This record gives sequence, C-alpha cells and structure tokens, in this order.
Amino acid sequence: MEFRKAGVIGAGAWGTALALVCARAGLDVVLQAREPEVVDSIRARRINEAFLPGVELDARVSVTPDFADLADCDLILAVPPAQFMRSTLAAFQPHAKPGAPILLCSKGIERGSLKLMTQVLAETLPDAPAAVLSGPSFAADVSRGLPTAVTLACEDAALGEELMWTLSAPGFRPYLATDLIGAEVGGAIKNVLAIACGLSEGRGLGRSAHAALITRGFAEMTRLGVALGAEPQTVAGLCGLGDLVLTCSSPQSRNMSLGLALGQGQTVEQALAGKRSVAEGYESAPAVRELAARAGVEMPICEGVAALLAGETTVEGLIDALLSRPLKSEQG
Ligand SMILES: NC(=O)C1=CN([C@@H]2O[C@H](COP(=O)(O)OP(=O)(O)OC[C@H]3O[C@@H](n4cnc5c(N)ncnc54)[C@H](O)[C@@H]3O)[C@@H](O)[C@H]2O)C=CC1
Ligand SMILES: O=C(CO)COP(=O)(O)O
Repeated sequence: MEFRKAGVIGAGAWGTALALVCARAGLDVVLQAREPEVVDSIRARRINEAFLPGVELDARVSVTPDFADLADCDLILAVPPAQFMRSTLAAFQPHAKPGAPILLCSKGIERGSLKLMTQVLAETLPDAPAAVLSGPSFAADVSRGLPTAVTLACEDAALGEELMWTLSAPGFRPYLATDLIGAEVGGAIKNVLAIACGLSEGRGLGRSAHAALITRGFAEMTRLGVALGAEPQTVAGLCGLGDLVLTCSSPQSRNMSLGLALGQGQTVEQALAGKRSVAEGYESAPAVRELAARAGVEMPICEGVAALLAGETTVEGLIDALLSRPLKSEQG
C-alpha cells in the first residue's frame, strides 16, 4: 500500500510537528485543528502561534477544523491529548476511509477505564489497522528537523514497514516493533516519572537522586509494562527508556517542568494555571496508580506522584516515603 495523503488529528505542538514530518516525507497533509484561532493562524501566516510558535509550516500542509476534510486521507495520525482520544476518534469515525491505518501518537492512559490508546481505538474504530508512534521527541526539536529516533509499532509487520518507509526522513528515524502494548506503556509512565524528576530538581536533591529516580522509575515502568503484556525489550527501547531519559532531563518537558514548579513550592493549581498545553503525567498518574494496584505491581515513585497530585501528601512526605522504604534486592 502506498500512502499519499495523511490526515493529522489534533493541532497541538506534536500534531503540528508531525504534520511537518509527513510533509517532509513527501505526503500531502491535512491538519485538523480544534481551535478556530489555530486554523486562522496557519491559514494567514503558516504558523501555529498557539501551540508551536516560530515554526513555519510547509506548503504541503493544509489546515481544517472539519473531520470531513480527512475523508480521502489514506493514513491518519491521531494526536489529541490522551483523555480526549475517545471523543476525538468518535467524532472522526463517520469520515474514516475504510482500511486507512491509524497511527496513535499520544502518550497516556484513559482515566476511569484505565485503557491504553490502542484499546480506545479498538472500541471506536474497530476495523482500522492500528499502529503506535512513540519515543524521545520534543515537538520543538522535530519541527526544526533536528535528529530524532522513535519506535513505530504495528502488529502487522508488513504494514509497519510500509509506515516506517513512508514517515522516515534524514532527521527522523522510526525503528520498527510489533509490540503495541510495549510501545504505549513507556510513553504514558515516563510522564509521571518526569514529574518526580522535576520535583527532585526543584528541591535541589542533586544529580545522584536524579539518576536513582530514572533507574528505579524504569524498573517500575518495566514491571507494569510486563504485567500488562509488554515485552521488556520494547520497554527498554526508544519508546520507554529513551523517552524516560529525555523527559526527565529537560525542563523543556511540560511534565518535568510541572514537577519542578511543585518542587519549588507551587501548588498544583498554581503550576497548571493558565496553561493551554497538556502535561499528560498529571492526567495519567491516577490511572497508572490504579492499574498498578489492580496488577499487584509495586510502583512507589508513580504512586507517590499520584498521591501528591491528588493532595494526599506533600513533596516532603513523598520524599520521606521513598527514602524510608525497606532496603531490598535491586532486582526485586
Ligand atoms: N509536545 C511534544 O513534544 C510531544 C507530545 N506528545 C503527545 O502528543 C499528545 C498531544 O500533545 P501536544 O500536541 O503536545 O498538545 P499541546 O499541549 O501542544 O496542545 C493541547 C492540545 O489539546 C487539544 N485539546 C484541548 N481540549 C481538547 C478537547 N476537548 N478535545 C480534543 N482536543 C483538545 C488542543 O486542541 C491541542 O491540540 C500528548 O499525548 C503528548 O503526550 C508526544 C510526543 C512529543
Ligand atoms: O513526550 C515528549 C517527548 O518525547 C514530550 O514531553 P512533555 O509532554 O513532558 O513535554
């Protein structure tokens, strides 16, 4: 199957950057934006001022508010915040071209249902072939053409390969996998762990604590991923460990910067006030906590972040709780 026209659903920073990736890969692109001012800004100035300022969009990218304009797209990239994936796909569903694959590019777990994005897709567009794109990739970097490598997972290996060739460009390298769950869990959990790393940074706990949080956080990610059916080597790839390292290492991350603000003494409400961009770790933390409890998996860092965000503990309480855990085997 040769792909010629991509529809990108969701014109936040990442959807806009991915529209550029598709255009650079030679596809015609229709970018669906929810906000009228985003449509106006791209039509008037070729720039998404609200979510990706300073980046000029390729002439191959057209913008629309209307899902009907994606009806002839033979490939769809779904990029709304995870909590809106279900409502967004449901709105798009009447316009989906039969057989067009849907590449899920959002990172999170649906609150309430505790479902991954592939499960949400299976319930809203059950006949659409599913794939997942996830990995260390700041929209600002990717949109500027800086080198990036990501995981592209698809159970149908031939379709995965087709998608890999379709989307690859000199600065954008998708690596193939067939393990959808593995490709999804890391991206959801790393956002919660990045909040923890931000807290540590904000409290001035030092680089050693930072490295400990990444490493023990990766153990949590792997435990829950495996309990949900992921292959550990997928979690150790770009979509898991790779994205954990990126997101925990730069205040450019919305999740890490949320943790940083909390660590410096802001309340959750203050840290989130006035923000239009999404911090998926805030949204997914309660779902990660519930999934871990349901699976009987210990995730003390994620559990602590969820408790902090829910107002059940303080930053000091969270740090004390982690440091007073019983000593044990590293592999346990
Ligand atoms: N920004 C980045 O560097 C990256 C983001 N992602 C993921 O992409 C997904 C989207 O994030 P961004 O593009 O960064 O978003 P953003 O934070 O730049 O923008 C917020 C988005 O939320 C949408 N939105 C707000 N209310 C909505 C509603 N009721 N229904 C549907 N959509 C609504 C807005 O239209 C906008 O597209 C997230 O899951 C994020 O984790 C993944 C890789 C990189
Ligand atoms: O997912 C990302 C990088 O891979 C973006 O991280 P933030 O959402 O924390 O900014």
